[in-house]
Amino acid sequence: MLSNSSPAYLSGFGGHVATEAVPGALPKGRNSPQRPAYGLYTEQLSGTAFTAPRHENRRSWLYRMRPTADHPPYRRYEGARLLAPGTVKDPVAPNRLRWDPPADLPTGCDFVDGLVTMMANRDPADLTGVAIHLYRADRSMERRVFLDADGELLIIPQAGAISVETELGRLELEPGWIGVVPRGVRFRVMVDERGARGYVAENHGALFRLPDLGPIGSNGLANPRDFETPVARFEDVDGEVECIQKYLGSLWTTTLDHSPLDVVAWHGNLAPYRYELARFNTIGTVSFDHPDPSIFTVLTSPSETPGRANADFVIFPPRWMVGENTFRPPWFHRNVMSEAMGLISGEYDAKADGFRPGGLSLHNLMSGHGPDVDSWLKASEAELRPVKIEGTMAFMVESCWPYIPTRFALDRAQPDYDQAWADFPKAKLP
Ligand SMILES: O=C(O)Cc1cc(O)ccc1O
Ligand SMILES: [Fe+2]
Repeated sequence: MLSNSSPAYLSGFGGHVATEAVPGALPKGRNSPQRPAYGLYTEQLSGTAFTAPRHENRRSWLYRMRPTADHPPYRRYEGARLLAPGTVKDPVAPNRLRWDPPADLPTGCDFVDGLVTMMANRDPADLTGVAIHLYRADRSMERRVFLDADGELLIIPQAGAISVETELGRLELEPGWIGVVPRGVRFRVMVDERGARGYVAENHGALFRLPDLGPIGSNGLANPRDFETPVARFEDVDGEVECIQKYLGSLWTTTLDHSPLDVVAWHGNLAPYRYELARFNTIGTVSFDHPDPSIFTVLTSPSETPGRANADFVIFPPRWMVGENTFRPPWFHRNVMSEAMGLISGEYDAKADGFRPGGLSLHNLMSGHGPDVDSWLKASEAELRPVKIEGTMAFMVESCWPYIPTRFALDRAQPDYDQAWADFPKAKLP
């Protein structure tokens, strides 16, 4: 039985939070008292190096029923065969790739065994890069938890509601929401009888943060108060609980004699959080031209090169298009950054056909892409009244590191994606 059942959240991004599920569990005035209340164990969980600059420093203090350190050795985990199998070793062709929602995602599995890695860049041990996974969860994780030592997990539901029960509290998510679970935090995913599907961006690099706003000013895009952090919530459960860990690109398992979701109180600024994408304050042109999609950045993970993201999480939400004498959809482009895209719902304005909810596309380093022929024709001939793009939500995880697909992904790529750009009429010179 869970100790309290009404979900509750605290508002704000990356703020310092103090929360206790049992009155008196949180020590006052110090982090590590000699004898914590009720015999709880004190644990610091860091998301940045101890010495990170203060404005970037993220850590929390956890007060739990048993220390995390109390666990038997990890052994190789043989399930989740499609999670982190490694990317293809052959040279990667500079081809654009697109996928329908795979019809053969694992069935009858929970969230962990239903994770399928589609592409990744960099070695997680380098503490940089990002991987894109799909999930299909047909059942809840019973007596199992998962943790990812390789990065924080940005969960993007596409179908079905999920409840992400973490050491630090519970995130309720459904399509249109995102949730982030910090590196190393144990959690399980509960689903209802309809199951759930979606995307996961695994960020091996610097923690996601809100982008700078520059001349936009002090408000706009994703506003900090719309991010929600769960309050402390714990369970007091004895008995076997399997703990599966992703660590340096492989999967490991151990069996605990208790539930590790036993954090009774915590404080700090490293915690899971959720955000409803409809809250995004979308900004765009009110004159002419199509702005760079960085205007739609929800969260960014910087690399060590200023302005060049390890991972930008960007959305394409419903919005008004009003640009005058403007080709309104995305232009043709070749990008030094690499673009993985997914579609939560509706249609994407650069692709009239073939990019379906639950699908994925990849436009890597320098690959020429942009509107397909039909979208180009439509937008070139459209009467330029104000038009609202409605009922859609696409996203992009843009990275400075080119993505390498997995074997599973390469074997399922649409065979004819290049046809999207095959039949453009030649320009006629005078
Ligand atoms: O390729 C894409 O569809 C993503 C994208 C959208 C946009 O509005 C501008 C550039 C860009 O890469
Ligand atoms: Fe693009």
